[in-house]
Amino acid sequence: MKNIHPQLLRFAGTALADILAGTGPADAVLGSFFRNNRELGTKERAFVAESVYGVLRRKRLLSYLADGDDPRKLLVAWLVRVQGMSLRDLEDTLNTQQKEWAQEIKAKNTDNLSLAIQADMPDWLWEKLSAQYGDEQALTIARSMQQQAMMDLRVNTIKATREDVLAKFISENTQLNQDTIVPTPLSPTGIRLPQRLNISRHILFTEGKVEVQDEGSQLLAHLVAPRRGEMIADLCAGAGGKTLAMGALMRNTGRLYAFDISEKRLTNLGQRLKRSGLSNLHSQLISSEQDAKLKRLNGKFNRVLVDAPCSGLGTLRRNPDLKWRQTPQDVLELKGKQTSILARAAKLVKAGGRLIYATCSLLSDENEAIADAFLAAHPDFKLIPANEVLAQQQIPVDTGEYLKLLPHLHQTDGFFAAVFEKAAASSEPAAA
Ligand SMILES: C[S@@+](CC[C@H](N)C(=O)[O-])C[C@H]1O[C@@H](n2cnc3c(N)ncnc32)[C@H](O)[C@@H]1O
Repeated sequence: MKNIHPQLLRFAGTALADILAGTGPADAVLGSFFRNNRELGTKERAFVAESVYGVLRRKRLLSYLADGDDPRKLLVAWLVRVQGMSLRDLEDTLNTQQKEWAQEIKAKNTDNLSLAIQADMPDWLWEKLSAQYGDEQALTIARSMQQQAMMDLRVNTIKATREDVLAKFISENTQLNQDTIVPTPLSPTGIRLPQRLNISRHILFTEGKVEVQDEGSQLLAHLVAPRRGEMIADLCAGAGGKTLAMGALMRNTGRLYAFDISEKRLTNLGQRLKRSGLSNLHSQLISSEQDAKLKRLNGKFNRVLVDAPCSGLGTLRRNPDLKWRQTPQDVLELKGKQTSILARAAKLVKAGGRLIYATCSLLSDENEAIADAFLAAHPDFKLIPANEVLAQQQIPVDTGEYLKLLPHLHQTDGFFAAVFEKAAASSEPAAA
């Protein structure tokens, strides 16, 4: 990183100020900032995004170094202490005041920082993680979450093979080191690219041959393991990342229901669906998990996925702002929702069918605690070990009975999932 124009740093400062005002998720605020500043070119946008996200990843440390949350000072601290730029590198970038800041920041001692600052997390979150994992592992997890994620794609096997897609990317991206465009090691349909590419206009994307999807998210579809001809429900389908992956596994047979309370997300799913070539999907807006529309579907599904609304703290590599936006109160409220959605989903499952609970959270409050409480309250369900379900599909990941993915171990976002099976001789009344 060099020759940063002062004006560019001002743009980054304004974008960061907008995000720190906390009016919405960082990606949405940044998107609207770019729409309002159309004069910015591709490289300039890339700098603004990189620097702003860089600060969000390390904001606790940077606030300490900068003695507060002044966005411009945080950016200077990021350039000097995270990017390792010298005052000489920044000679033409910084004004007199900023140069003084840079000097102070450079001189500031960072020995003996608290573990929460090293983890770059708010105290409440650090305390939860260190209680769960112990200081050492919690710090490793926190640090892995400070890194940028690579870009994973899922090949839509309805339309293409992984080999063909891989070959096309390798032949096109001659500027990238070709050894770094690889099949994902765990998901049988994934491809990993070393850096984010804008593929929204790429022919493989517009023709529906690939979707952007983290490898961990792809694995959740395999954990559901929908089979051809089955009735499958995705109760929190959102924009359909996992729905579409399941549809491809079903080879376009059976019936796949996608429910969500967000009209916007389902609209997004509709657009992705058009590209996907799937015709077995039925999406439906619901008001909540108690929506009367779900009633007639009780006891009808072979598999029900609850990809529950959660804190999203497993996705900090992509959404570092979440660590500053979420609160213990939010987690408490989410627990209530997760419990309620899972209990309602259980009624949709056929005797002998399966219910899969998943989150992209790191917190046991939203993960094991919800799964354990579900089992205790639903004696007609038993736990099916996630490692066995994946082993049956030759997927080489074994984290025990629950699936627990972590970036430093699996190079995926953080995910949790549990598979429950409903007793075959259920007391469920026969569907009317
Ligand atoms: C983790 S996101 C789903 C992501 C999606 N499955 C994917 O793979 O892209 C959780 C979703 O739950 C939805 N949601 C929240 N409360 C809900 C409820 N009571 N019933 C159904 N969906 C709900 C949210 O709108 C959100 O889209």
